[in-house]
Amino acid sequence: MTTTVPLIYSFPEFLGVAEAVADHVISAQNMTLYNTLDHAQIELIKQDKLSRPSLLNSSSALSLSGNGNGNGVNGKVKKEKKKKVDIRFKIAISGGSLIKILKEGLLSRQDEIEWDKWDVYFADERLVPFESDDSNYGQAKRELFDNISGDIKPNIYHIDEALIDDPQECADVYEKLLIRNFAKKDSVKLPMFDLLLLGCAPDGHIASLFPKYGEQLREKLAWCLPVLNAPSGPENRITLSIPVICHAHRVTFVVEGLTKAPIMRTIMERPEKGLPSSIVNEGAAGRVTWFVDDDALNDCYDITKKKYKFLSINDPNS
Ligand SMILES: O=C(O)[C@H](O)[C@@H](O)[C@H](O)[C@H](O)COP(=O)(O)O
Repeated sequence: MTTTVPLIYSFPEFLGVAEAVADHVISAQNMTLYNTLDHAQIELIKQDKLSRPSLLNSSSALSLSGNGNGNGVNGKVKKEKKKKVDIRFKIAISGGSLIKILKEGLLSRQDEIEWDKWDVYFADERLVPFESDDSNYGQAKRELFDNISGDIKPNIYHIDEALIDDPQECADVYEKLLIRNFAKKDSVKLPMFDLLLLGCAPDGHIASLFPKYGEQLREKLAWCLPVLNAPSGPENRITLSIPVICHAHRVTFVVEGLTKAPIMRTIMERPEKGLPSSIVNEGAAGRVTWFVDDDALNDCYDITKKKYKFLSINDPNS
């Protein structure tokens, strides 16, 4: 494995991470829907006074860089045809502390979020009833989605709760849902999320891909995998596969806390160990961003950290 250096934004504390992640999410939303971050232009596009600049390919096949500035790839911008295209913001989230970060960061900026254009998927799910504290969907619903103000809600695509006792069937059904939504009439090899948000556990698992489950990490075809006997947390799970994760326009890791310091050092300084996130750093090179607090970077010496530059609003800290 060669050494690919991902973009790492560091923050002194949790709140800084939450504000920056929210800005990153809103920027990804605006780039996906409007192909610009310019608020004045976005307003004009919404009022039909300006065409949305679109890339030459369809929205599901765009290959934007993580921090595009709205001018399209290689300047190839053309005017969109008169007919309105229903562009959706396709985001996948995982569980854990990420949900709290999103709650903290997004709920205070709802006037900039077009929930009705969001399709929300789950990067992984623990196979427990939705009412359990361990359910990723359940937690996201209670903490985030139930707290959206107003009646406009995102489309949320969660697992079929009736299948939690059958991980294979549950994964197959979720994969079919992805195929239906992403492939439609076309045959696509992989779904392409506009943004995939992942955490990383102290044991190195991302989504529900665990470091010692080599066969799953080498999976090439399946979009969604069942996970049995997971070494931490609920035993049975489903997860998106590495090829699906690496195919997203933007893959963003959000990690905080001192307990993550040792694993962060291995990820950043020992990529040859082949941890799941190192595979993603390599496989999605150029599209991977890390938002990490200083505690989690405590043991890393050989990395370049950047200060996050707010794209959608003015920096709240300046
Ligand atoms: O269901 C899961 O286990 C999660 O989706 C998982 O991949 C999570 O992102 C990490 O465990 C980090 O969780 P924390 O941020 O809470 O440590």
